Amino acid sequence: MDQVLEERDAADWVYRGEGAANIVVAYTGSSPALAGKVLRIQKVPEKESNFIHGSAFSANERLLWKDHKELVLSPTRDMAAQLYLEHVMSPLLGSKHVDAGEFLEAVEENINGRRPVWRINAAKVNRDCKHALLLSDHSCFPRGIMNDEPCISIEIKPKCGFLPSSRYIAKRNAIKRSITRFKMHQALKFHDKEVSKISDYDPLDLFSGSKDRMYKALKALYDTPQNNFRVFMDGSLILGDLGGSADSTTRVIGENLEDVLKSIIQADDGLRTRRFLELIIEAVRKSGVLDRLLDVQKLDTYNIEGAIHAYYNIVSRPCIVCKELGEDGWFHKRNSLHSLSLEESLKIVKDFLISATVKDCSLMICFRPRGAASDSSFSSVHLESTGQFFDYKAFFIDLDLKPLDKMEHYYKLDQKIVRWYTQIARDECSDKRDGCIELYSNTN
Ligand SMILES: O=P(O)(O)O[C@@H]1[C@@H](OP(=O)(O)O)[C@H](OP(=O)(O)O)[C@H](O)[C@H](OP(=O)(O)O)[C@H]1OP(=O)(O)O
Ligand SMILES: Nc1ncnc2c1ncn2[C@@H]1O[C@H](COP(=O)(O)OP(=O)(O)OP(=O)(O)O)[C@@H](O)[C@H]1O
Ligand SMILES: [Zn+2]
Repeated sequence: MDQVLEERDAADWVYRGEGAANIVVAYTGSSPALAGKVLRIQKVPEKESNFIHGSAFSANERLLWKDHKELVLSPTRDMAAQLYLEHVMSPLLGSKHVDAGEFLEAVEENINGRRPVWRINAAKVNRDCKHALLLSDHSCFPRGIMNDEPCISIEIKPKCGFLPSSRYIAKRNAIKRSITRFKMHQALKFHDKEVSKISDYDPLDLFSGSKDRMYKALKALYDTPQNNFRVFMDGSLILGDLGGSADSTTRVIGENLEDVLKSIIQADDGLRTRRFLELIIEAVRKSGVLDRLLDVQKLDTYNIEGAIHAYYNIVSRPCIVCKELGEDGWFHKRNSLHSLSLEESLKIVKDFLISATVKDCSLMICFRPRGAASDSSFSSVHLESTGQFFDYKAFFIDLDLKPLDKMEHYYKLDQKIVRWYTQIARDECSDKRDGCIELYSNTN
């Protein structure tokens, strides 16, 4: 891009949000080129290991992503991240819903004392970071002439929307076939004090396509947002948690959502929140975004209990999983995974990692009442219960490339989650029958 951002421009960028790895700032200045944009900046320095032999990837990762030459040739990991958005995620999820953004490199660094704006004094930003991703602000619409309708947006981190059915799931872990990973993980997070309350959100409800079940899912997200649900009004957070922690039972709400919605939803007091949740359901169903997301999540057909063996084939190390488990009844099935060709193993692990990205991404949907001046380039949705029409746009965010060397972590975390859940389910069963039914049932 032509424009050089200088240190004094930092005042034009305001804090928008953050996760574990990135901080996001939104532009509030007067440059038309940057209006409606956010910068996504890394919080922590990239590991030295990210720069093996001048490439962002290790030799095994270069093998894994070899069909995407542009990725493999990236000199840095964050440049690869942008290319991953453009060349892998966008074709899978649809370019209409993936903003590949623009990769900014600090080429002007230290020239004439000018420094890039992402060196702003925001808390925890990596001050040595040389790159940032310039994206559209998906929490609001671009401001146009005669267009000052308020906009409201939501951010949902839906997590995994299906139950695994891989034959490689060990018998002792059979519970994974009937209880969602989200529900089991909640129990572990609660035990580890990562969350102070167990969420009733069930991803299977959200992905079900049934209006009633989707409403139930959204109501649970609204009641216990954690890091799975946020609401923004004209770009400012009004419900949910800002900033990287999974626990947000303390909601940051300046005003009551019901009141905030007065300028958006035409319904009586006490009904607006419900109507708003219905509006989200309409937009999700009409856009088909979650159906598409689910299809990509389902690329994980082997489950981590199968994919981990393919991983060891690729890295040419003895499989610690087979070694730990020894020769039980499952040995032959796993063994068949160790006789797969390198190509077959690469495909299994690549699909697993793509699926991991989309099990962890978030969906932002932004709405504004459709006025006479509405830009017809946006999709519209009808909220039958109030008779209103809304413009909306739906985008996936946080579609980060997951590193190959996370595979062992995935396996260990999976086993930890299921072991803990099986244990409490067993304890509950021996204590009281009701608890037993609740723990073994996926319907909250
Ligand atoms: O493993 P999970 O399901 O807990 O997902 C992690 C997320 O935890 P949560 O959604 O709170 O359960 C976790 O989210 P939080 O940091 O807890 O907000 C990250 O998104 C993490 O990805 P990465 O390491 O930043 O690439 C996520 O790791 P990945 O598994 O997606 O690599
Ligand atoms: N394009 C965007 N428009 C508006 N807000 C955004 C955009 N991208 C990110 N955000 C906000 O910034 C927050 C942090 O961004 P993001 O999820 O990409 O960070 P992260 O560190 O990668 O997260 P995680 O911990 O899940 O890995 C988001 O939760 C969202 O509220
Ligand atoms: Zn093995």
